[in-house]
Amino acid sequence: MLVNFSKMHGLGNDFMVVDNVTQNIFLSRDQIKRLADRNFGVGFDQLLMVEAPYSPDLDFHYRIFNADGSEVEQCGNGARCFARFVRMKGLTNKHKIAVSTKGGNIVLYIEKDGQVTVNMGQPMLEPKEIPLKASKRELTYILRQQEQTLFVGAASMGNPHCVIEVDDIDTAEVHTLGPLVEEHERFPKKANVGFMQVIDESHIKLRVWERGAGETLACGSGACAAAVVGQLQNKLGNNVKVDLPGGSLQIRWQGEGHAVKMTGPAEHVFDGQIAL
Ligand SMILES: N[C@@H](CCC[C@H](N)C(=O)O)C(=O)O
Repeated sequence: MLVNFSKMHGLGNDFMVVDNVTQNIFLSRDQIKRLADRNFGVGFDQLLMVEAPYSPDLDFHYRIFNADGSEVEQCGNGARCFARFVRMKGLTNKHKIAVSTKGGNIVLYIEKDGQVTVNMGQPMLEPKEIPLKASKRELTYILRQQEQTLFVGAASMGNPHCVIEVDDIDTAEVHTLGPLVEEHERFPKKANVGFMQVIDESHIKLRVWERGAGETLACGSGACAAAVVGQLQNKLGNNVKVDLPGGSLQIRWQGEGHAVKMTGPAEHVFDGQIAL
């Protein structure tokens, strides 16, 4: 089987993108893991599969797989790359693209300068929705992790996020605490773990240990979740610049009852074909 694909990235969070509208590709979990391998495969944080829409009010459906082969609900940087991809491949010439994912529907807007704005929908904040084991919704949850007590925020952007505020992003325990919190028993579907340093009410620094992928250079849904948690905790306003290791995103949220909007770049790296 030959698979045509594009390699793309959003701020260094990289993707193998497969057009499954004109191809008919099925990849097993093991095949995805092998393709994701940076030494033996194509190398990527996530695989995106572009599919035909499930209903007439949508333009496409897209499926997201982490580097470990698990299928997930949402991917913010992936959504921006998805928008660039479907236009680049001539699958649509629309500037406003409506897409369903496993985590819900989102709308993508191609801006005049080529950046992409994603309407990520409303964040989900109830423990059951995240999902997080807790008796009621809180601004800060207490997580016990071995000897440590962590004070964390949590939100779902379609996918589960835990947000930990730190004093200094450069010394944050991303690689030690990240995997432990990702697998914490209070997150039954695991979690993406964001480490957030608040610079001022319109500016944060963020590093994300992603569920199923490890630390990535950027996480779009993680940036949205951090902005939401920071705003709910009264540390941030409604328009926040998020600096990630791979670059910056702008996140806007008018508060509960409103959708989160994310704006940032999406880049094409190369096209390829691989035999499986
Ligand atoms: N990189 C993504 C998030 C990808 C999915 C995530 N690892 C999960 O398991 O939920 C983004 O830009 O949002």
